[in-house]
Amino acid sequence: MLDASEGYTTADGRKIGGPVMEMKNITLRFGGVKAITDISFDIREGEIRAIIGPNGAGKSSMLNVISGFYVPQEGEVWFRGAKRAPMKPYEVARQGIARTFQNIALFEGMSVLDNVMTGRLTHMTSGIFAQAIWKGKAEAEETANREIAEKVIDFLEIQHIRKTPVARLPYGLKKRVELARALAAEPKLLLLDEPMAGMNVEEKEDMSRFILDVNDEFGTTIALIEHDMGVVMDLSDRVVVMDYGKKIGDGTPDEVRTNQDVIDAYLGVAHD
Ligand SMILES: Nc1ncnc2c1ncn2[C@@H]1O[C@H](COP(=O)(O)OP(=O)(O)OP(=O)(O)O)[C@@H](O)[C@H]1O
Repeated sequence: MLDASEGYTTADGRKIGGPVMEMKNITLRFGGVKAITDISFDIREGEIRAIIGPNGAGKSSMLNVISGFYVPQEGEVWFRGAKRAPMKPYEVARQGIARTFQNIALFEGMSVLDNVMTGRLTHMTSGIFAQAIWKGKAEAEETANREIAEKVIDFLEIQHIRKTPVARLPYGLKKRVELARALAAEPKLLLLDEPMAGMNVEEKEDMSRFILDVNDEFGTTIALIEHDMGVVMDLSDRVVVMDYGKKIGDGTPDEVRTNQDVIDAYLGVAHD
């Protein structure tokens, strides 16, 4: 079993560092429903970490705990070595966590470039008053933010649609624009909510390549949730498997693929 406690080197030679995010004994309830039961795992610097599981396993709930949207009734969330107090989603974003959504959440009437620019909002320091009295600073900031947005647009190969309203784009490209917006925030941790959901085979291959490239080029730590086990196995360094709110597996893709509890869960075999 791979011991990630001291960091590790991946099969393809990438160095994985210390924990960026640590989930410690997380339990989350909705009234009488326990969506997550006593789950612990970490996400390490530079790694691609997947959380997988069948429908209703608790993956979205877990992603919402990581993103700070849900505060668990029990357990602790540690981010970059400090215990995280309950905070508003924008405060989480300021800490360097960006995410995409399963159901695309873009401004449909706005261009691709303007959507990607919204990813820079948490980096903008000059407020409306400062902009009114000190135009120079606001302009310099706008230029710097624009450069980063353009760089991300080039990287994800969406230059040709940068002026196109998002509403006119096919589904696969919208997903890529969402990824661009999240990346424009220059996150320390990028959360992807079922990034391949609803995609055709070609779109899935493109998205996989971009996720790998983002990790490789920018060293971005990535956590993603997905219920299609096949999709994430080639992408991920380590995988947490959830079923009925519990963690039933955690390890490299090879380790979880051969884990009997995981096989049973995906085949729908009941267990206690
Ligand atoms: N806001 C909520 N209120 C009440 N129950 C909820 C809420 N969100 C999730 N649940 C319940 O928590 C459990 C886990 O749901 P969750 O959506 O986290 O699973 P999932 O693995 O993401 O499923 P899927 O793959 O279908 O999206 C389910 O029993 C679900 O009905």
